[in-house]
This record gives sequence, structure tokens and C-alpha cells, in this order.
Amino acid sequence: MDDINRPAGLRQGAQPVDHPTGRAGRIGVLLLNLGTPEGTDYWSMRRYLKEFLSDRRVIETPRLLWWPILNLIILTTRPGRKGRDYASIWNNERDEGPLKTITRAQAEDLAAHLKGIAGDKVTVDWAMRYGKPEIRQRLQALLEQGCDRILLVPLYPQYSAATSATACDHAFRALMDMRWQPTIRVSPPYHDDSVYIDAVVSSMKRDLAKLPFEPEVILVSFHGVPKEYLLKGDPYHCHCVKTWRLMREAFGWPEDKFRMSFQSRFGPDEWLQPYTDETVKALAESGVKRMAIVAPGFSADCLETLEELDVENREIFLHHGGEQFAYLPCLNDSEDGMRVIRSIAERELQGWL
Ligand SMILES: C=CC1=C(C)c2cc3[nH]c(cc4nc(cc5[nH]c(cc1n2)c(C)c5CCC(=O)O)C(CCC(=O)O)=C4C)c(C)c3C=C
Ligand SMILES: [Fe+2]
Ligand SMILES: [Fe+2]
Repeated sequence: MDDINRPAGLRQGAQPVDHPTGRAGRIGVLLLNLGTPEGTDYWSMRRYLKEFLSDRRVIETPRLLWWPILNLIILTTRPGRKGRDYASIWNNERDEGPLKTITRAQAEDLAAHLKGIAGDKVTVDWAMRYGKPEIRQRLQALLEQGCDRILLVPLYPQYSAATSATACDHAFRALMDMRWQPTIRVSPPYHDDSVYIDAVVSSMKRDLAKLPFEPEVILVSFHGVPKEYLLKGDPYHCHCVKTWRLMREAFGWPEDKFRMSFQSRFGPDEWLQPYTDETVKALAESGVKRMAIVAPGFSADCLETLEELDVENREIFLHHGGEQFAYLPCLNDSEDGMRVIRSIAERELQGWL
């Protein structure tokens, strides 16, 4: 906002002490992802898992039932076991999980891109739903830099209450405490956006061309959620199926060679099916010797891809008769990946820039 357009009391230099400091009419973009533990030790893991698994958007089991399961069983055993898994993929140079390293790189690339379009009018930052950097703190930092309009970009192509909604809830909880809220926009899910589908397919084709073998089957694995969430109206399953169909059509392979599955089942309830580990085992047992896995639901590589898919599922495949296995990386901050994030940001900032 030009100084001349401010109410008299807010003009710089003419501010009475009892008036709020004027904001500079700048725009903030906040990339949001899930979050990762601060370290791989027991207490860091426990803090992360406790925050994550206490979120009612993630675990809908009634509190009275869930509290003893979480505190007496899960938080005594899981931090140690999962801490070892995290240690195997940790970015030791920066002492952080890869999800953080990659999300930061995405934000830096987007910042450089938007600077080319809008100069210093836009600030790009990033935050995590669980752990650090906290959404509340990064929103505050954007306000302090003069942003009175903020675009939230949940980096989940497929919407789920357990991911996109809880990230927005958290941002809105921070806004609830503000007398002078910024204007907020939230970017929509992009599971069927042609820029995203093209990027995922181009990236896969490039990675497949580098392999020393040609896979007989490609498995498209998405993070699972309890089946009950679908029955209660969460569109996540339908978004995943649509992404998979559009990828398959762009790829030109039949359904039996271009499969889909859901990974990371947690607890005894039924989750979305078919399960990735069971599918990989069944493929190997049915005589498939060469396969590739891709996980287009993750905007950045993380524990669920680098460890669960590339290590655990590779072992399952090789152990049951498979011979060659490839994990194809996520879009991350690659050229393909940044094309998607830049296009979302540019589209959603229309009318603001
Ligand atoms: C138990 C319930 C869980 C639901 C529902 C769930 C949904 C869900 N998660 C992602 C993306 C990620 N999940 C990650 C790790 C992770 N997920 C759960 C549990 C649920 N996720 C746990 C307990 C963990 C931590 C690791 C473990 O203990 O198994 C990650 C990786 C984070 C990292 O630091 O690398 C991502 C990303 C999606 C997309 C989703 C539903 C749509
Ligand atoms: Fe998860
Ligand atoms: Fe569906």
C-alpha cells in the first residue's frame, strides 16, 4: 500500500503511539508440509510422535480409548524403532530429516522465481504441521515483514483431513489469537492438475530411462488412511485413484502393469486397500522379476519413501523371488517439481501481484 493511501494515523512518521504499526502491503507465501522429528534419539522421536498422534484429524479414536494406547504402548516402543529408521535416511550434514531439507529448497527456489516476477513484494517461507519450523511462528514472521495477504500452500496433491485440513486448522488457530488478521488464501488440492500429472510422468520417464532394466510392473503407492475416513466422506481415496488414472493414461500402460496401492498402515483397523507391502509380495510371488515403485502423493522424499518403499519394500520383493527393483524419487525441488509449485503459486496469487 502506498503511504498516501493509509489512514492518516498509520502514515509512516505520523503515527500516534497508541496506533498499530502499518503493514507494508506485502504478500506472503507459506509452504506447508507434515514435519519431521528434531533428532533421531528417543526423546525427539517421542515428542514428534506424541504431537502427530495426538492430532484428532489424524487419529479419530475416542480420547479415552486412545490415551492409554498412545501413552502406554506406542510412545514406549515406537520412538526407538522409528528413530533407527530415521537415522538411516537422516541428512547428517544439516542434522535434519530430508523432508525439511527438501521443503526448504522448494521454498528457496519459489522465492527466487517470484522475485523475478514481483520483485520484493513477495516473501516465501515454509513451515511444518508437527515440529519445527512452527506454522504460528512463521506466520508471525511474515506479518513482521509487512505481509497483509498470505497464501497458504499445503504441499499435498491429494486432499485429506489428516494432512491438508490439519495444516490449515493449525494456521487458523494461530489467526484466532490475532486482533489484526492478514487476508488468507489457501491453494486447492492438485491431484488432477495437468501440470502436476505431466511433471510426475516426465520425471518417471526420465528416471526409468536411466535404469539398467525395464520394469514389467510399475506400482503407484500412496500413503494410506483408515478406510473409515473414506466412508465418512474424506475425498482422499478418490483423489488418489484419479491421479493414478491420469498418470496411467499419460503413460499409456494397462491397469495390470500400472498398479496402485496404499502404504504405511498403522494399527489394527482396516486401511485403504490394496496394501503396498502385500501387493509387492504378491507381484514377486506371481513371477514378476522386475518392478519399479513411485509415490506421487509425497511432494518430497521422506521416511515413507526412502525407508519404507526403497528399503522395506525392496527387501520384500527380493525376498519373495523378485530380481530387480527400483524406487523412483519424488518430485522434490527438481525442475519438474518446481514447475508444479511455481504454477500453483502463480495461479493462486492472481489479483494480488
Ligand atoms: C496413524 C495415522 C496416520 C495417518 C492417518 C497418516 C496419514 C498420512 N500421512 C502422510 C504423510 C506422511 N506421513 C509420515 C510419517 C508418519 N505417518 C504416521 C501416521 C499417519 N499418517 C506416522 C506415525 C508417521 C511417522 C513415522 C512412523 O512412526 O511411522 C511422513 C514422513 C515424515 C518424515 O519425517 O519423513 C509423511 C510425509 C499422508 C500424505 C497421509 C494421508 C493422506
Ligand atoms: Fe503419515
Ligand atoms: Fe474413492
